[in-house]
Formats: sequence, structure tokens, C-alpha cells
Amino acid sequence: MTAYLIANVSVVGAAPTDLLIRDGVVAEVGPDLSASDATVVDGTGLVALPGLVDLHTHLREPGREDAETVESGSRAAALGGYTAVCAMANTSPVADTAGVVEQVWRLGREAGLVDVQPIGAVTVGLAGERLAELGAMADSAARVRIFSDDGHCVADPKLMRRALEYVKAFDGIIAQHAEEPRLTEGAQMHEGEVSTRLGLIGWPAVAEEAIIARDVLLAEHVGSRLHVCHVSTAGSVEVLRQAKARGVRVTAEVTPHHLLLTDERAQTYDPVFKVNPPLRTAADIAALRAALADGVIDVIATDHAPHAVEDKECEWAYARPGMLGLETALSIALDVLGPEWDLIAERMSRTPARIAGLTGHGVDPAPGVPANLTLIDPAARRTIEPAELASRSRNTPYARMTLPGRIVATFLRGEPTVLDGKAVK
Ligand SMILES: NC(=O)N[C@@H](CC(=O)O)C(=O)O
Repeated sequence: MTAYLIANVSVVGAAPTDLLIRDGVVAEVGPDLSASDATVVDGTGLVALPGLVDLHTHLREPGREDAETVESGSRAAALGGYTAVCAMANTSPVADTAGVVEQVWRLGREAGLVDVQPIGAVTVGLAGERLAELGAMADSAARVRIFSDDGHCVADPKLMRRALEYVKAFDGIIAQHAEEPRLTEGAQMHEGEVSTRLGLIGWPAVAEEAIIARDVLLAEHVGSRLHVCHVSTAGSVEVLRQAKARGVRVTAEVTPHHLLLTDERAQTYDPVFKVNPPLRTAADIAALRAALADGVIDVIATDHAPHAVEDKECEWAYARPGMLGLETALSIALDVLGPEWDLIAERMSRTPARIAGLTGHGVDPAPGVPANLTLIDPAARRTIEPAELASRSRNTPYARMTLPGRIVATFLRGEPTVLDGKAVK
């Protein structure tokens, strides 16, 4: 195994130092290190963070390998600075059995670019009617701890209660896609001034807030862990703030796009901006940013949702919701938060690793810890060209935008998956 000496690098924003990586771990941290057998990486001007961890990735395999595979999504993740991703269950077949979650887990191991931790479905076929084999998925080789019907809400309160009760036995988590389906029938975008002007059916904020309010009460009643996917409204933040103040075991994520883009984008009728939950208003963005800073929102998660060209380049009403995220998330975080390295490490690595129970991830580089880390050039700026992305899909909302920051290298257990900004394999 090659040793790497990363020279003169700022670890999470601190004064520059050297890092020696050997045998899969950070062997030494300190000034003026030398190791004759090590490959030197010049870290001047770079920031080292613990490898990023995504709680919400759609890898599309099995079933839609034309849009993404475990391997292509893993490569996109590594290029985005990630060392671990949690793969959502809305594949085809749905990841609702031990067999499918083990398949995804095994494909992740074979790709070897990031650790792929499968999320299991809560209900059979995501149909919201009966619980999937949660225990069998937990006991499988994939050791599933997070369950989600993402793409669909577990709308039935009795089923949601049962799911929370079931996973309590192994301290599992139900990750809810909060959308009261009766309030979003036919919805095409955020319900507000823009939807009225465009004459499109709206997805009201209350459809999200009502489910979060119900679910924090259920989680409190059962004493279980709830995670709220892609929080998108100011009202949701207030519900979460109150629940956390009462000690409810709830965590929450926000996506990069909900921190940056507003519903005004729908005016272009470009379906690249169609996403679930929809892009909201500037006031929502301000509340989400404040909640990210004060901890009411725990995590930035990408909701990386690759879609094939025919599912996106069509009329708005027929387009699938979702946008790419893995290869641009760090840049958006840097744009939105500024060089707040400790906050970025907390929201994009340490906390998501802790929530998902991914040991060895989300740990700052220090002697003896697994060398899962990423090197960022914060001074670089890059223009996003969809054709250059490693994802099999092209549906980035940031096409031709110039964004701050570039991932220079990513290491997974001491082996580079990205060097000089390029995937190693
Ligand atoms: N976030 C999205 O807009 N899309 C997700 C599922 C979903 O939440 O609808 C997808 O799988 O494409």
C-alpha cells in the first residue's frame, strides 16, 4: 500500500501542517514530516476535511442503470469529496428485502470508491400498505439502520407508528419524506405567488409541515429516532425547533438546492428545476440557512437524483422531479456558508456519519484514525459543464454556473479515489 505525505495542508481550517497516511490510517500529523517511501501531495492552499458523508443519494441500481449505477454514482460521490453515501431504496425492484440491500451493498464494495450504505424501504414496494422486512434488512450483510420510503411519504400514521416502534429495538431510524399526499395531488411546484402567476398546481408548505408535526409527536410518543429528509420550508424549521427543544429524537437534513435556488426558477419552464419537495421562496432559504447555522438542521444531504434525458428533457408536467447533487454539494455549501470549515465538516461529514452509524467516517484527521478525507482548493472556481460530470445523468441545475471550490483529492481508507481532481479508477 502506497504511503502519502500531504504537505502544508490546513486541517479543517487550522494553520497548515503535514499529514502522513500509511496502511489506511492517518499515521502522523505535524510540521515538517518526512517519509522517503511516501508519495508527496502538495497541500499548499488546500483544506483537508474528514471525507464527506451523504445521507441521501439515489444510485438507481438496480433498475435504472441508464440514469446511474452504483459505480457511476460512487465515482460522482468521490469526485464531490465523499467517502460514504447512503443509497435510497426507491430502486426497481425496491430495496425492501435483505436480497436487494445486500446486492446494493455488494456493488458498492466492488466499485470500491466510497462506502455505500443501503437504506431499506419502510413499506413493501414503497406502497405505504404494510411494513417491509425491516428486521431481515437490519440483520443482513448490509446492516441496514436507516429506513425510508423516500419519493413517497409514509402517510398512514398507524404504519408510521409501527415502523418507529419496530426499529427502536436496534436503535434504527425512520427517514421520512414529509409530504401529505392529499395536499399535493397534481402539484407541479411550490404553492405561492409564482405558481399562481404561471397557473401551475401548487405544493403547499403545509403539506410538509403537517407531516413533520405529526411525526415528531409520534417519535416522541414511541421514543424512537426520526430523521426528516430534505426540509424545505421556514415553517418546518419552526416545528423542528420546538420538537428539539422538547428533547424529541429528531434529526433533519437540507439539500444544497434548497439553500440556494428559489421557485422563480420555474418561470423558465426548464424541468431541470423540477424537484421534490419543490424549490421554495427566498424567505424559506433564509430560515433554512439560519437553521443550518444554529443546528436545528443537522445535515446537508444531496438528494442526488439522477434522471435519464427522456425523463427530464420534456414538458414540465411530464418531467420527473429531482436534480444531481454529489459533484456540486461542497461548492454550494462553500458559496452559501463561506469558508466556515468547522461548520461544513459538522454538517457534511461528522454529523451525517454519526446519524448513520458509519464508524471510521466523519472523524477529523488525527493519528490512528482511518484515512477517509478530502482535500479542497477553496480558491479555485469552476464552471459546471454537465457533459463533464461523472454521473450518468446530466440534470444539474448549476449548468454553466461558476462555483467556488474544487475537490483536489479524496482518500478512502488511505487509498486515493481522486487525485489532481480526477477519479483514480
Ligand atoms: N427528490 C426528487 O425530486 N426525486 C427523488 C424522489 C422524490 O423525492 O420524489 C427521485 O428519486 O428522483
